[in-house]
Amino acid sequence: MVFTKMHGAGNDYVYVDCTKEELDNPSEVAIKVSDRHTGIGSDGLILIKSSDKADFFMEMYNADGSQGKMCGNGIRCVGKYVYDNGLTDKTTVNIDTLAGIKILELNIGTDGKVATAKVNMGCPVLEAADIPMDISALKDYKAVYKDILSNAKDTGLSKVAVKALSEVTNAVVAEKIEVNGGIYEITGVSMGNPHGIVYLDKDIDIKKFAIEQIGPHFESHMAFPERVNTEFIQVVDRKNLNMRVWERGSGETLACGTGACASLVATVLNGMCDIDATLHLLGGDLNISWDTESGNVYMEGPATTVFTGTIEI
Ligand SMILES: N[C@@H](CCC[C@H](N)C(=O)O)C(=O)O
Repeated sequence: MVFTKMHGAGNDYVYVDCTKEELDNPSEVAIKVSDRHTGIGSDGLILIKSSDKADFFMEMYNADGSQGKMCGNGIRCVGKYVYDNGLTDKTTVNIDTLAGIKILELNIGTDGKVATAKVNMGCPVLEAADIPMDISALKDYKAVYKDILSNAKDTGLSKVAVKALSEVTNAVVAEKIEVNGGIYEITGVSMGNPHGIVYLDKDIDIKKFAIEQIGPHFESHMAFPERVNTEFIQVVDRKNLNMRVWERGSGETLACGTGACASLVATVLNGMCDIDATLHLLGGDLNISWDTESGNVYMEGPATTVFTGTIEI
């Protein structure tokens, strides 16, 4: 199998061009290539396919072989792959995923290759209790919605945001759950895949946070029958958030694009940051902004090719 290893802010996947040939057993291949001792070493596998509905289709698998519906860091790398390898000459590319079509704006570097990409990640869905709430439904309550966000921006009134959202949707923004004997406030946001956002104290050293001990307990918690990606967020100020992430199916990764978007949304709704902020992850920075008119979340960040090769599968 011919492959290219790429990463977006340190979130690394093995990419395979399947526009001409199918790959059998992608789940098994994902497990094999992801192994950091006996394989290529990655957080999973991403297949680039042709599409009838968009320019390309992205299919992603976690390191344990499970399938994810969306991958924010992965989709930027797919944009880089298709442009750098001449599969398209467009710098605005539509890529279909199991979570719908995403539009990418590719930024070309001085070497003529894609350096960064900005992606319209679509509208978040708030998953509170058992009531999934599509943010776009709030368009019907546009005045309230605008008010919530301007209040959150100007005064950081999280209670106002929570109360107003509760009134229009019966949803709760943050919920208390017990995880491995501790009580955590978790905000559920879906960006096509499920995320639970938890806040850490300002004064801890986030790099020393023992994510490998608590992460698996969130991932397999009974509140999340399909498992969950968990983001641990430290609010630095209204424009800067530190983040560590435990991904379902891959464990700790150096970055998670959908997770960064979900975290920005959760932190705005909890009244603790502006609608545009930089997420600082172990593998680099992602700039996230939430367009309050359309409800769409935008993510901008790097895409890097590491090496290409062949492997027997
Ligand atoms: N790293 C990704 C998300 C990958 C999928 C996730 N683990 C899931 O199963 O939902 C990103 O950058 O968004």
